[in-house]
Amino acid sequence: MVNFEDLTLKYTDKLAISQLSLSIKHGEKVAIIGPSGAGKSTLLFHLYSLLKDNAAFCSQKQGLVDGLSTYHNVYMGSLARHNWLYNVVNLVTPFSVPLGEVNGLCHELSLDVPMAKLLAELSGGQRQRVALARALYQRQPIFIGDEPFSALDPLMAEHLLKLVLARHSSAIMVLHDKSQALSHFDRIIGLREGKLCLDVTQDELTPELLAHFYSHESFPQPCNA
Ligand SMILES: Nc1ncnc2c1ncn2[C@@H]1O[C@H](COP(=O)(O)OP(=O)(O)OP(=O)(O)O)[C@@H](O)[C@H]1O
Repeated sequence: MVNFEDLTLKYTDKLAISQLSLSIKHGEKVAIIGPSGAGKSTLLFHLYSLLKDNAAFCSQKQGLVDGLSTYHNVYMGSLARHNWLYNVVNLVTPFSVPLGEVNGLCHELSLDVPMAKLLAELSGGQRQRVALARALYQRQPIFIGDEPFSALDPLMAEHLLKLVLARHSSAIMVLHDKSQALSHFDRIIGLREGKLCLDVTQDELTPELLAHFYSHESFPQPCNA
């Protein structure tokens, strides 16, 4: 699905990713973990840039439009499936089919707010579910998410993580919650200071290995750089 070697990414003179090699196959569910500033978002956005024709991206910044309704923000996920005239008319007077689909999707995400409600009036957790609904409404085979459940309570986060994984054949997610990474993903990748320091299957990742990864001691497995 995606394969690169010796990737280095910089912001002006700040090194974010250093000589990183990675291969991800179709069908894999990959969690990316690591301390703040390790380069997770930078790597994830690079992966999205390589996979964007078949991937839905749920970023931390969300890119929602405050002045539009909940319905229109979710509908944005389907803009590429329709011609411009359909999209413009739907902006003014929503068609019943997409309105029903978006309403149903929001209900599945426990986002029971009126479809006409402006984004500016929603809470942080509600906004995060709008961003998730928009990504799901793209109906892509690959889901790429940057801490997509961070504003939700643990039960809701678990429910939505299962839903997202069930609807995409492949997934790559940066996760703040390590227990989610351990229990729901086939493969766990760990970054530290822009380097790949951990790349294990779920079965291989023990609590000891995880604790070691987050400690400041030298890591038993050499970082790839
Ligand atoms: N737009 C930017 N301009 C300059 N430096 C940046 C920019 N974005 C990120 N960085 C730097 O690049 C490094 C990697 O950032 P990145 O956001 O990828 O880390 P992260 O692991 O996702 O962090 P977090 O968990 O806090 O979101 C950090 O040192 C960060 O300060």
